[in-house]
Amino acid sequence: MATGRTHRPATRSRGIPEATVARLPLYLRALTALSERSVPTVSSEELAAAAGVNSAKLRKDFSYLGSYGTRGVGYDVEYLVYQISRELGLTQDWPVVIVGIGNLGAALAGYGGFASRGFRVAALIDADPAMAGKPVAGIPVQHTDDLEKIIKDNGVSIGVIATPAGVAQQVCDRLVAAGVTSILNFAPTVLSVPDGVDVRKVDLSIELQILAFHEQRKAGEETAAGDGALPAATARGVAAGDSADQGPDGDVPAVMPA
Ligand SMILES: NC(=O)c1ccc[n+]([C@@H]2O[C@H](COP(=O)([O-])OP(=O)(O)OC[C@H]3O[C@@H](n4cnc5c(N)ncnc54)[C@H](O)[C@@H]3O)[C@@H](O)[C@H]2O)c1
Repeated sequence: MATGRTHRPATRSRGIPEATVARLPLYLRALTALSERSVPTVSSEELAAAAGVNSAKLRKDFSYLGSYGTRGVGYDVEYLVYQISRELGLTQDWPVVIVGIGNLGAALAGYGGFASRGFRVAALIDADPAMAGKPVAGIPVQHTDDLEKIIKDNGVSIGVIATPAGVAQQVCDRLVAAGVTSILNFAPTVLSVPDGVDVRKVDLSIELQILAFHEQRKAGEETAAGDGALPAATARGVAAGDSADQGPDGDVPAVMPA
């Protein structure tokens, strides 16, 4: 599964590679679960398994944060949560707008996981005048006519696009012109943005297509095994060794470059 950011070099200015940045949220999710269970320390192997990442890669990633753990003790869970949150910019509150409040936009608006990770849904915006003023997940939908004012008044730098693909570029252009510099795009289209604007694209159908590929491969291996070409267990072992269920690295989130 591909991952990445647009309009940014592969290594960030502070020397943390983009691939490491893409794994930090996975570590944070695993660490947060440990923290909620009041687990004080964790070994690199345990954390790597919980995050679905190779432990050598995890140690390398943490070395970029200046975090090496203590031999025989492991990593301090609370401190790592703080360190990674700080690195990801999550120690501050990020107001986010969602544009396009249909099936997907409404589901995103109601997702509690944003707030708990430092993202506050500041406004919901839709072009349908019939929706204006109607509450979705407790937030009144506002009309696109007011998009620029909403962005400015709320100091929004992150926009989520959940509109039909045909209008996504136009929505993106308006968001960027209004001051948004990071966009999470759910519409199945490639967005053009100026330098300095980051776009991440989420496409669940691509994830399903990748799984379909692996399903097809497994079915082919079983057929071959049935023909006596390769034992089924060996065939499955090859697929598992490739981390086939989680993409090429087995440890990157379900997001695509724009
Ligand atoms: N990335 C994914 O995995 C994924 C999953 C599901 C849907 N999608 C995509 O998300 C988008 C939304 O899907 P949906 O099922 O919620 O559609 P939907 O038709 O239910 O909702 C679209 C909403 O966008 C609004 N809209 C239309 N033009 C607009 C504009 N110019 N400005 C603001 N709002 C506008 C509509 O009024 C409507 O409320 C589609 O592009 C769909 O393909 C992506």
